[in-house]
Amino acid sequence: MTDSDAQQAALLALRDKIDGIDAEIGRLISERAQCAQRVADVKTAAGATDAVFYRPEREAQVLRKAMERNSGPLSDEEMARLFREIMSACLALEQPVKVAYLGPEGTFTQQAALKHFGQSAVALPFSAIDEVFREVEAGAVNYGVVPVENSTEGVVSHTLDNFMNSNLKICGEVELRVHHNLVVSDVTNVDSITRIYSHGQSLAQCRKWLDSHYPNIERIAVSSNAEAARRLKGEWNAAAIAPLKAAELYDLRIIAEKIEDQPDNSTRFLIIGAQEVPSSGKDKTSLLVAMRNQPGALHSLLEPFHRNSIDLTRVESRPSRSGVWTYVFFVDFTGHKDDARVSETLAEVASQVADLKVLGSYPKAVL
Ligand SMILES: O=C(O)C(=O)C[C@]1(C(=O)O)C=C[C@@H](O)C=C1
Repeated sequence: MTDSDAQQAALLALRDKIDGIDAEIGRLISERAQCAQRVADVKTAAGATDAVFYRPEREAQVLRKAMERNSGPLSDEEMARLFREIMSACLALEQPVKVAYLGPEGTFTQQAALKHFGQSAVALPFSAIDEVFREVEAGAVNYGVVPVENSTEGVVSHTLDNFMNSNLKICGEVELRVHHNLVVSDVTNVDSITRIYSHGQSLAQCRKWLDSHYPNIERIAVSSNAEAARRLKGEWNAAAIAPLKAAELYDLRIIAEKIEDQPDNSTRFLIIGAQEVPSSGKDKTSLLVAMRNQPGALHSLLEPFHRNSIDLTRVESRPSRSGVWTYVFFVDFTGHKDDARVSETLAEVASQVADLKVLGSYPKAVL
């Protein structure tokens, strides 16, 4: 036998083994999908019309277990990502989940929506954060995905402000590493760029890079970075800062990669819906609190959390928009509102402040 014959035989044997494993995986996936169908039957038993198919707490547990069980060679994230897709397909068998996101196509928010719900979700773009809220409120879609904070640029105030007039709940969160690219179209003359389009947040996240590479070029803020990419078509003297997906979608050429000033630049998104989510075991809670305008008010809001060892992950103040709300605070902390310690703390805080609304308890981002 020559070397190449030996190599051929080894390959054949391994591929044979892979075929056998694939057949087994396929059979198991089908068996799992049948279980999901039976779950749907149970949820709709006795003609229930208000069945909730998507269960964020259960999904988080399934993904966490996939990571805990994993012993390599695939990374925990990679393993969870595979299970994410299997579960997404199973949920689509029960009921295809419809998700509104801040569009247009190609935005980071679309990436966040697919990262959270998987590729089998029906994701629909809307051009403003208010519209995403309205679609979910109207019941035209099951859930919405909106950006809420960026590690470099801070809070997306428009999202927070929408919660002041909405009864929607936060059902989940997604974190996404955000990489920016400088892109041009096929007709751009790279030496004659006179303006760069992007979303204001993206321009801000690349401020230092732009200052050193394109110091005297006009920066034009547009409604999203996918919109910036879309505008390039036919413009010979413009470039855009855009995500990879938008560059692919609009057939653009990347002339500089990963131009964000902070290498760990990431954005957090919220899943909004009408549903209250039971505890997954590792949860976060978000509150909207209206304060009384009196000395020590902020201290009396925060002190009970400290005393009960509840970990505050974010405190954000926003101007109120009515006479009743003098100023409001958005508070995030670790724990679920039904945990005994949390619910006692919330009762105590509620008695001190003008108003307290639980925006939602939801699983901590897994992926
Ligand atoms: O456990 C359920 O309630 C299911 O519907 C099954 C399943 C799954 O495939 O594991 C599917 C969708 C839900 O969002 C959560 C889990």
